[in-house]
Amino acid sequence: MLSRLSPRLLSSSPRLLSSSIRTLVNVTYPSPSVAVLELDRPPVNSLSLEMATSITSHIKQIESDPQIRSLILTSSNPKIFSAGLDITEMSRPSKTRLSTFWRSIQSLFLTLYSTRLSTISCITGHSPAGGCLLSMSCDYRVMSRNPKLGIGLNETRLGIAAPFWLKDLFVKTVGYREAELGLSRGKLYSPEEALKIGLVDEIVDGEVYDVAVERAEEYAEIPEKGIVATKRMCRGELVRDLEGKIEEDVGWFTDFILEEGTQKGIEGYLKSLSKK
Ligand SMILES: CCCCC/C=C\CCC/C=C/CC(=O)SCCNC(=O)CCNC(=O)[C@H](O)C(C)(C)COP(=O)(O)OP(=O)(O)OC[C@H]1O[C@@H](n2cnc3c(N)ncnc32)[C@H](O)[C@@H]1OP(=O)(O)O
Repeated sequence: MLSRLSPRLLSSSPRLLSSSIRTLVNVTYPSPSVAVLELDRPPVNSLSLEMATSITSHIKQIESDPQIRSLILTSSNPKIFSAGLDITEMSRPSKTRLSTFWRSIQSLFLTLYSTRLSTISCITGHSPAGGCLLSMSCDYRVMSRNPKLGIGLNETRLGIAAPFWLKDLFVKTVGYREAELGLSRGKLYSPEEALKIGLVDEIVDGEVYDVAVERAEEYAEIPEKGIVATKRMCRGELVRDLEGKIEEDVGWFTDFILEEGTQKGIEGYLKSLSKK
């Protein structure tokens, strides 16, 4: 039923849809060439299997409308863009669910990173780990100036390492040395710091959403052929690298997560989060 609805219909009745089918995202259209995909999985927009699958399928639906040229990715929660992977997916999971979960994350990354659409990440709140992955997969990042917010890859702080393709994406975004420093220290950057190293492109004092729409409209005026060829040139190598190693990467992830030591660490981390 969902797949038969056009993206425009989806936008005209997001409330109706979310009451009947839990889509976990809302899609709206602020102008004829721009779509907005709002993450809407309370409390923290963490990426479960269902959430990742829903984002991916909505991006594909939006992409299939030739009138749409730009996509804004944002959050319904003004304080949190996304808390990254849903850690409960990794706590005592079955091997089958865990590999399907990881495939959904790989597929979300590949879809968002290589879409023909120009993508703007509108970061109003915290964006750690997988949240930072979503933002870095976009073409342009606008963030609220709030100094209390953090964006970055904090995996080492959890006793884990980012997968090779997330590390490569970080290197491509901020450069080798800054990536090595940021990854090994598990650093979450304030908006000012993120701007300085190129992790975000712009920080905004007022309404960050309005600036995101402006940028999306600017991108929509650039000829699509040029944009698509440029994205392919800049991003093709990383896409091909991951596509060639999908199974190896699934194996790495599932082996690592299912180790008893990792499971104990995940349990402890979940407890510390819910005790706050
Ligand atoms: C831990 C080991 C993971 C193993 C992974 C191994 C290899 C994978 C390598 C691949 C890369 C992984 C990248 C990731 O994305 S891992 C996830 C990293 N994310 C985080 O560390 C963020 C954790 N969350 C926070 O720091 C904060 O929640 C916050 C986003 C800053 C928001 O703070 P606040 O507004 O104060 O909200 P609470 O902290 O009270 O949270 C509310 C509620 O939500 C639960 N929760 C928070 N984050 C997650 C999450 N990522 N997954 C699942 N659930 C989450 C939290 O437990 C609270 O639940 P209760 O209300 O039930 O207590």
